[in-house]
Amino acid sequence: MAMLGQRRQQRPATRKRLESPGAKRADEGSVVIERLAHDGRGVAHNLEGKILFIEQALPGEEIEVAVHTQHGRYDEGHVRRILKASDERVTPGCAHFGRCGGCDLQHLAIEGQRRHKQQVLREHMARHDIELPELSLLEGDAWGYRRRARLGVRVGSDDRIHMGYRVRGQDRLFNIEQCPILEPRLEALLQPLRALIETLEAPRRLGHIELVAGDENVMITLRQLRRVSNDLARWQQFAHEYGVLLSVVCGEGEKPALERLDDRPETWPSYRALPGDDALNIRVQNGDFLQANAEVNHQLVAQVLAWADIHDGMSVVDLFAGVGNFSLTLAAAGARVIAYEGRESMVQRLRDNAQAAGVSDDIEARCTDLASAPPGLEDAALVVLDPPRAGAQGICQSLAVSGPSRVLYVSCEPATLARDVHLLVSGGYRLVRAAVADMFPQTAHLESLVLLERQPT
Ligand SMILES: C[S@@+](CC[C@H](N)C(=O)[O-])C[C@H]1O[C@@H](n2cnc3c(N)ncnc32)[C@H](O)[C@@H]1O
Repeated sequence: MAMLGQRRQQRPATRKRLESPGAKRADEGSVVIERLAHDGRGVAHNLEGKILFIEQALPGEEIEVAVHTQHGRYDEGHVRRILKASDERVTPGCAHFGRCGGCDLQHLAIEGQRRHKQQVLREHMARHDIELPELSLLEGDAWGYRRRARLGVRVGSDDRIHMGYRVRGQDRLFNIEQCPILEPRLEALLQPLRALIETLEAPRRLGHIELVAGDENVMITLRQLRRVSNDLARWQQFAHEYGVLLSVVCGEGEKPALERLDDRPETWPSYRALPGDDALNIRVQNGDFLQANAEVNHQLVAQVLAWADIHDGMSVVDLFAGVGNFSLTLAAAGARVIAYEGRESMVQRLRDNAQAAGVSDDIEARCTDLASAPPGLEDAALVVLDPPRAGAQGICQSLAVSGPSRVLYVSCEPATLARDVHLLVSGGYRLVRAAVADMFPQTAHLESLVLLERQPT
């Protein structure tokens, strides 16, 4: 039987002879997992009927649980021993799984992960009495997909270098040796980066490292608290040796200076919005938003384009437009696009990307805070929106009162999506298409998109 995840404070789950009707019990000292919670943990009840959230436990499994945190209404625990394993249990693909704070679902076969994500979207919608049409699934490789990462760097009191991810909800850094969800070009840099940092004169001056993989180029950005010339020279040599673009953000305060350190300062990472379409090449710079998974983003853009059903001259508003991921493709298909984005630097990049793609006459990019709706949305034929996790409540309230005939909503947080769709449905829209995009395999995160049409009154 497998022993999983070492945890502090191991204690068996509290057991009393008070059996609740909901409690499923295999035998003394064990529980049966009933379902997966939205965050990917297994859900069971102890004999008192108290709910247990158990890391790395799968539906149908019989396990011995070790409770590590107790709360008033629920306890949290992990698997001490698997007594009966699910058919869908697989060996995690990473030695750090369960400890680094990144992935939640490596122990579940990829098909099960994707079924779970579809179920999560259905459940969020059901809470608002919204029934989903048949769900399509956008999916790519289960591993080696992640094209951006931020690695923290710390020097321990023993002078050992720690390089890795921040443990979820904590200030602690988990030291990583591997990360198989990273794009192979990025994962291959982990060991050389660590070796380089170990030779630096002042590694304590290094805050974090950002890695971005464009279609042709990889870029490393250093967050350096103070300039250390000898160390920057070592980084330059590293960039040359590994053929990567290199920039450094130096200093503290609100606007630290950005400097390019490689010998190709005009080159930035870029990606094709649709595979094989070299004209729609989207450039990103330091700090720009970039969809994390190139292959799934291709499908996402293609799906947005298919649902948008563009005809020549059709007016589209793209809200939370970033550097033009959707705007460029929609304009290239014949739409006249007004793109809104809150970060001035990204608005400028969107304009530059539109210029390079030959669609600048068809895209008007505006820098606006979208805490509330910009004017004129009702005049568009279609509004596309892709907000951050908090969703777009204010905008959906306005759309519900006077919106265009169609709204296409891309979301990275199903709870706020369901809340906002409820507003739209209450205002007279009908949900006609829905899809889940598995943008982050091995994690519980899901991206989804829905198309709504205004019902005739
Ligand atoms: C999920 S990203 C989507 C970007 C783009 N659609 C894409 O696919 O690459 C959300 C975008 O919304 C922008 N954003 C976040 N809050 C905003 C606000 N209050 N007003 C305007 N833009 C905002 C972010 O800068 C980011 O570019």
